[in-house]
Amino acid sequence: MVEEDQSYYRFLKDDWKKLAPEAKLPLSSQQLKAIKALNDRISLQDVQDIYVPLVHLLIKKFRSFQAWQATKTDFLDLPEKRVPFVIGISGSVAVGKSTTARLLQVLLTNFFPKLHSQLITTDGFLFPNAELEKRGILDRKGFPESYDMPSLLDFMGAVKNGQARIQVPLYSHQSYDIVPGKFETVDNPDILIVEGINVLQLPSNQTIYISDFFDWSVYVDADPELIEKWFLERFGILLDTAFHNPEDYYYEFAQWPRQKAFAEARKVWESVDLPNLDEFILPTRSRANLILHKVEHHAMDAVYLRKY
Ligand SMILES: Nc1ncnc2c1ncn2[C@@H]1O[C@H](COP(=O)(O)OP(=O)(O)O)[C@@H](O)[C@H]1O
Ligand SMILES: CC(C)(COP(=O)(O)O)[C@@H](O)C(=O)NCCC(=O)O
Repeated sequence: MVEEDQSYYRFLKDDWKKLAPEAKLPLSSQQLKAIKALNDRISLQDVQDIYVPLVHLLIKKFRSFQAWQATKTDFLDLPEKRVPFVIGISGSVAVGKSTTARLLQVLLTNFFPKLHSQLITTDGFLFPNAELEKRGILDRKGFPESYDMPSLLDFMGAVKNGQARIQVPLYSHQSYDIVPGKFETVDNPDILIVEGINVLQLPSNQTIYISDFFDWSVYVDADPELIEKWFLERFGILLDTAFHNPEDYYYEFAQWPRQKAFAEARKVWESVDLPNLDEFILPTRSRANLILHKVEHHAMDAVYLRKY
């Protein structure tokens, strides 16, 4: 049974999955391959049950957005103009935002190959470590003041105005910093997914939200104790990747006894990422159009859809 409160309908997985029956929308072997290449621990059942209906709902929203753009230019007697449809994805550090964003992009590309979809993360708009250090906020990475918000807002405006070949700085989890001289290029996509912990926040000293540029938003939600577990699992993967590479930020930690390294990571979670979740990220959840709720092993158990 679908429950509701003042703002959201709540669909348990069994109700949500009926919205796009498997028989009508089987995943092709090409799609399965693309998903496994992304992360072979993703549950394909969840992809079928949760993400396939979601992608089809998103496309309906996209089509109505396109129709409105056409109606508007027609009424105003202006030349028709293609405006990118922007989807924001928010949630805690390590909750699975980038995995969700990449999965949505793979599915969008596979179901609707004629649509050009792109993905960026707001990590690229973090100040470089040297600048964070200069400002005395290296230990506040991820907090609102650690992002170059005016640049992010300029970027969003340029996207919506159809600017071609916009360059976005690149952040690397491996080097734990902005990669100097490297950029991603956003080139007038039909659909742009913007993923980051801050996408539903009101930037300080600004009069607009980043989300003013969004046509749809998703918040990925889970119990903070589980998120800490996923944070530590990812830390373990980063250590393994860093083990033989002295250039890597995690190289030094990788040489430590495992227990000591994990104790350090736990400290970072408790002193940085968890307070950021409590103070700045979780309060934005109620602004999302859709909330994906995850439980153990990243399994989705419920979807909350905003009523208005
Ligand atoms: N659906 C999923 N199934 C299995 N593992 C996942 C899933 N989503 C995320 N993960 C894992 O959880 C960790 C955090 O995910 P990530 O997408 O990097 O989070 P975020 O972008 O929110 O920081 C990573 O190790 C990732 O591989
Ligand atoms: C770069 C980030 C702010 C972004 O988080 P993401 O959503 O990409 O996991 C985060 O990974 C981070 O580095 N936080 C600072 C504390 C730490 O976890 O090291």
